[in-house]
Amino acid sequence: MPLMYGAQSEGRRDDETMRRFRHDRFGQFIHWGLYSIPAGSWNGVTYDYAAEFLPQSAGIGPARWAGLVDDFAAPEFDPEAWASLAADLGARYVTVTAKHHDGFCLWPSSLTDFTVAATPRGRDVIGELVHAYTARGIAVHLYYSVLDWHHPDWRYAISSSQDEEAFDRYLSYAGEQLRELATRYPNVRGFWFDGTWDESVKANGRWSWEIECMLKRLIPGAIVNSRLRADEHGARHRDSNGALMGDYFSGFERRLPDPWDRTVTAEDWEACVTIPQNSWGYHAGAEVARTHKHPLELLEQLVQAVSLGGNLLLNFGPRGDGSFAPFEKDVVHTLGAWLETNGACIYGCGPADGWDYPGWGYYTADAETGAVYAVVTRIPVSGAIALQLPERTRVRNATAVATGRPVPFAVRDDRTVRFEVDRASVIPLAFALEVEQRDD
Ligand SMILES: C#C[C@@H]1N[C@@H](C)[C@@H](O)[C@H]1O
Repeated sequence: MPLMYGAQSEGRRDDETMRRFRHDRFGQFIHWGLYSIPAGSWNGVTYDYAAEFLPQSAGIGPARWAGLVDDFAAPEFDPEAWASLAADLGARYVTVTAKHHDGFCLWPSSLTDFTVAATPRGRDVIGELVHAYTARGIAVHLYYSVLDWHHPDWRYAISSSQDEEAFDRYLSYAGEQLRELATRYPNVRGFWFDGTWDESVKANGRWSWEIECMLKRLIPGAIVNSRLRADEHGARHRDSNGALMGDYFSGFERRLPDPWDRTVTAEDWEACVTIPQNSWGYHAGAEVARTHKHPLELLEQLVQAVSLGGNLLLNFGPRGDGSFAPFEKDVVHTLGAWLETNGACIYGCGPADGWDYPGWGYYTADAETGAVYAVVTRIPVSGAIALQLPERTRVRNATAVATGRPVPFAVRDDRTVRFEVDRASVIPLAFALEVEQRDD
C-alpha cells in the first residue's frame, strides 16, 4: 500500500557508519539517572519491579520525584573511568540514557529546568561521557525516551481536542530537545528511542518520520533504531507493508531470537539485555538477590546474537553516586578477558551460512574473510562435539582461537567431523575452522 510515513529506505544500509555498527557487534547500555538514587526503594518499601519504574511502582508524583535533583551529586561519577570500564568490557559502542521515562535530562537542556544543571554539581553528564568515550574510540548512541512522566503535556492517548493540543506541544518540545542533542553532540553515532508504545505516539507517525529525517540531516549517517518509528496507520518497527523502519530492528528486549531462527539474519538487529532479571536502573536488591545472570550466560547471549547476524547491547546501571557494583565489574572482567583472546569470532562476524545450529554452541563467520568459527558454550559430558558440515565442505584444519594451537579432529563421514574438547573448561571454547569446498 502507498505510505507517506513508512520505511525511508529498502534493505540494509551499506554505508561506512552502518558497516562499523554491524562490525562492532557488542555495545554497553548505560541506564543512569535520578532512579539510580532510591534504587528500587521508597519510604522504606522495596519494590521488586525495575528501578527506573519506581515513580510508577510507588505512586510518586513528578513534584516529589523532582526532589531527587538535589541528591544527584554523583561524587563517584568519573567519565574517564566509565570509558575505561567500557573498553575493558570489550564494548565497541555505548548507548547512554540522555532522558528516560521520568523526563530528567542528563544534559543541560535549554528547554526545561528538569536537568543536571539543577543538581549540586551541575555537570553536563552527556557531554562529559561523549568526550570520554569518543576519546577511547568508543562510539556513542544517545537513548531518548519519548514517554515523559514529568512533562505536563505528555498524554498516553488522545481523547479530546485539548489532549491533541497538549500532545502537539509535547512533541514540539521533544523535537526541539532532539535537535538540541544532535546540535550539542554532533559526533554521536546514533539515537536509541524508547517509550513509543502508547497510542498517542503511534498516532503520530509523521512526527517520527520527521524526527528521523531531522537527525540524519543534522548528523549525516546517524543510526536510528526501529523503536522510534510508526507509520501513518500506527504500525511500529515495520511499516504496514512489512518494511523495517529505522536502520535496525530493536524489538528484542531482554530476549534473543531462538538460536535456530535464521529468519532474523535478513536484517540488522540488536537485542538489549540486563544483568539483573529485570532492572535497567541500579536496583539495590540485585546486589544481594543473586537473581542476576552469570557472566557466562551473558557471553553466550553475545555469541548467539552474532551467530544470527545481530548486535548485543548489554546494560549496566551505575549506582546513584556514579560507581559500579561488584557484580557488574565481574561481568566486565569475565567478558573482557574472553574477548581479549577470542574476539576474532565476534567482532566483524555474523552468521555462518550453511552451518546449522549445532546445539553445543554457535557458528559465526567473519563477514570479510568468510573464516568460520565454532564456539562451544555447552560442553557435552562426552567431551566430544560433532560438527555437521554443509554439503560438499571439508575441514582442512582447526585451531583454538585463544592460543592459535592446532586442534586435532576426526572425520567421521563426509558430513561430520568430531572434536575432543576439554571437559574441564569453564569458559566457551572458540575454534577457527579452515574449510574448503569439495568438488565431488
Ligand atoms: C519498558 C521499558 C524500558 N525499555 C528498556 C530499554 C529500559 O529503558 C526500560 O525502562
